[in-house]
Amino acid sequence: MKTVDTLLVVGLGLIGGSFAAAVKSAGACRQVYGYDLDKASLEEAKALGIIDHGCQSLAEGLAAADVIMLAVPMLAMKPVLEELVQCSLDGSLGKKVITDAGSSKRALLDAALEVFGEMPDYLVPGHPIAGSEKSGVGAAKANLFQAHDVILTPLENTDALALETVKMLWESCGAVVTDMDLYHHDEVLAKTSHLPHFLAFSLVDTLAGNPDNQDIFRFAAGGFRDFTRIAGSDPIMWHDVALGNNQAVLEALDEFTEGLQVLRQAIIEKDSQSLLGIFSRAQSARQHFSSLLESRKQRVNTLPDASVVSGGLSGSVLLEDHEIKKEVMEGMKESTQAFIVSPGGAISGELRVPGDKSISHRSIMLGALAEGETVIDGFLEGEDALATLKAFRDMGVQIDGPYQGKVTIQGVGMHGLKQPEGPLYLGNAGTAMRLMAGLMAVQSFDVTLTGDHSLSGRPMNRVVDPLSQMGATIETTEGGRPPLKIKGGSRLKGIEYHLPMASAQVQSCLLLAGMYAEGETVTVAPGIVRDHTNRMLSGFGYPVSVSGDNGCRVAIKGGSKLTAARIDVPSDVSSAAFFMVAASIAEGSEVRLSHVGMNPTRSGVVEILQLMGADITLENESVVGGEPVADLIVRSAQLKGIDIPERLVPIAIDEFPVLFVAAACAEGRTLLTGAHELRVKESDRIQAMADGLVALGIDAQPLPDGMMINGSGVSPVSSGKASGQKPVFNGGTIDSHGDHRIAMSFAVAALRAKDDIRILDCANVATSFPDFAGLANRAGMRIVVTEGFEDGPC
Ligand SMILES: O=C(O)C1=C[C@@H](OP(=O)(O)O)[C@@H](O)[C@H](O)C1
Ligand SMILES: C=C(OP(=O)(O)O)C(=O)O
Repeated sequence: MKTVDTLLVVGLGLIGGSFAAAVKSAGACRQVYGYDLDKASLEEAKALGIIDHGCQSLAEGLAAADVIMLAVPMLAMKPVLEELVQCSLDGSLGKKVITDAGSSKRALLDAALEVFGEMPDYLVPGHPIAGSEKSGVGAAKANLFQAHDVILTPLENTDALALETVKMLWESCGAVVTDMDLYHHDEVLAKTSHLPHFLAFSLVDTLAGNPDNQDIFRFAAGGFRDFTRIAGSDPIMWHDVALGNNQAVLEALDEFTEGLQVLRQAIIEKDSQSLLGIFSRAQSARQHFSSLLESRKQRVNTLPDASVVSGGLSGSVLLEDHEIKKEVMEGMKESTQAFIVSPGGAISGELRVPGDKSISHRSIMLGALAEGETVIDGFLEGEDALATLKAFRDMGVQIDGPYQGKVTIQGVGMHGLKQPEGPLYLGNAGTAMRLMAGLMAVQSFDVTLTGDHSLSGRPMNRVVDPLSQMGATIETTEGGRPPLKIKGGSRLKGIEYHLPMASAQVQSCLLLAGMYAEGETVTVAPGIVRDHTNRMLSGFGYPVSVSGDNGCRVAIKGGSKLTAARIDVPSDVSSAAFFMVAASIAEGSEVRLSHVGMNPTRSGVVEILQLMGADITLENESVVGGEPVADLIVRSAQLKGIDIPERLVPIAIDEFPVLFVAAACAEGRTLLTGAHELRVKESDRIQAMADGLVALGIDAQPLPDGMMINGSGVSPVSSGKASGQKPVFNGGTIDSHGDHRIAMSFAVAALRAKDDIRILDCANVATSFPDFAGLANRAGMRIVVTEGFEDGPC
């Protein structure tokens, strides 16, 4: 890599000024020179200490610089390049590295072609995806690019050393650098950045010209403010973007106008179905992609300020700083949402928690492949289930909703899925990825399955290995992690597979693939696993044979078909578990949890809590759509520690985080073993819970496959009246590691805490339990949800 002595920043606006400030504060070059036609900006940059020296001419800067950053408006690129050529008649330009920060890479390429006849190999096109509606060097910030993406669009002839140098400079600013094809960059940015800016400008301009404009702006609600904030951005910059990236921008505007016309027509025709279709599809897509949007927010908020991380000017310090930032970035969390939970309280009322996640995933998959129309009620409108829904929409299935839990699917039959245009993004959902691996391995087309930071770290060999034995071709990254690149057109053969772990996801994956395989696919699990797949397959008329101890051997023959069905999704017992524990540990509590799924392969949590002395009774027991349901009445009780029977582990696997909270409130020791699977969930749930419990003053010891907790909760309890229960947890701050169940478990712990519990990284609660905080507060808890950050234009 070229070491940088002098950096010249041409154009000292927000971006140029921030780049100069960031590189200078990181010590990534010896000195920073600045040049701007506007002398006032030059003076201000010097006065603010953003640059070391202000150049009076471009020639002066060029003579000193090793690297030149062009941070000028797009249409100024060509005249600046021309002037640079004129100033370096001796050919010295070719020994420099030039880069830029413009929003259209095509515009830079065109300018370079006009000036040089080709893109010089020392010119590295770049674009930071960061900004603010504020402009000018006065708004420059050394941390503007921290944890933001920077896209470099090198061409084939781009010099490798020049590229490395530019990359190093951006990384020294704390940015995450990605390479992209130059044309693709312009298409993507036209849609994600340019179009929203033009819509905001146009909306504000149109409304400002309205005779009622004063009232419009005076009474503007939050929606107007959020939507139009970016209309405060720099007009010259956006003028140049509109002209510089005109082709891609026009395409994006046309696509949007078409969508707007459809909406307009639906309003004219009072077509409620179309309107609800547009709004609910948009709502679920927005929720589905929220983790991607969140991940950028979080990167910005979790990183130290550039000035804090920065060091001196020597090479070794530089390298250290660089490494520190890289480490911080790699440890990035996914969200900025936090819960601040006040201590104490009691739980009461009648609560209906959202629909079962496992059943919701499966209802979309089987409904999509069935013949006829499947109607689902009680569908979980959480991000995980929405990821599955979106994936099948992307494969051409018409799915209406969800609207108040109702989803209608026009099934395409066993062979009716179409190849999606890009990778299928499954967010945080392990179930979606593992089950869909089975279904995708038998399609005629290639598919790539991707996920968020947490899902990308989860083991997939457990499904890839047996699918490969059946004849599938699936590529993973190292260690069998996602993305999964699944080759289409494979003919699979049934096998008999003995699962190494009691996993319903693995069993279900193979059963789904088995519907298409030649002969019989037999799965044998080493313990009881949830059986929703077999139940639902039978409900859709697909024969499955269940035998063996506790129904552990499930077999399926390929070649039958699915027939559409009605599905009533019960409330998720895994979500109800938070309120079972909450009502048990909070003195004076009594709650009715209605219509909860009581499938015996899921209800281990009830049995474990009852063994611990919980007061839980079942009422209104029935079977709905093949799944047992009941209302659960839970009252406070003094819990006692137990050794959790290993046979209950797989049927309560998702409930252990909150069961650990119950154990901390119990009298005596609770021991869990045989639960190694907890280490490979959305987080390492053994470590995450042990760390959190210890931070709150609990004697908790993580074991390789479980946990030992010495409970300290001794207090006389009586339902219906509160009488000074003893706190068990200290207050404190907990990292949920972006794991929904860890976050909700520590919120429950606050009921028996001395002080506030602040839980970080909580946005993923929406994967399984949208509006958990709202429901918990209505029941008697006190959770304040805080969000951290406002993004700017780029
Ligand atoms: O099949 C399913 O719907 C699930 C199975 C379980 O995972 P494993 O199969 O990995 O045990 C569970 O933890 C997950 O939340 C949902
Ligand atoms: C483990 C879980 O889900 P998944 O594997 O689908 O991500 C869970 O919801 O606790």
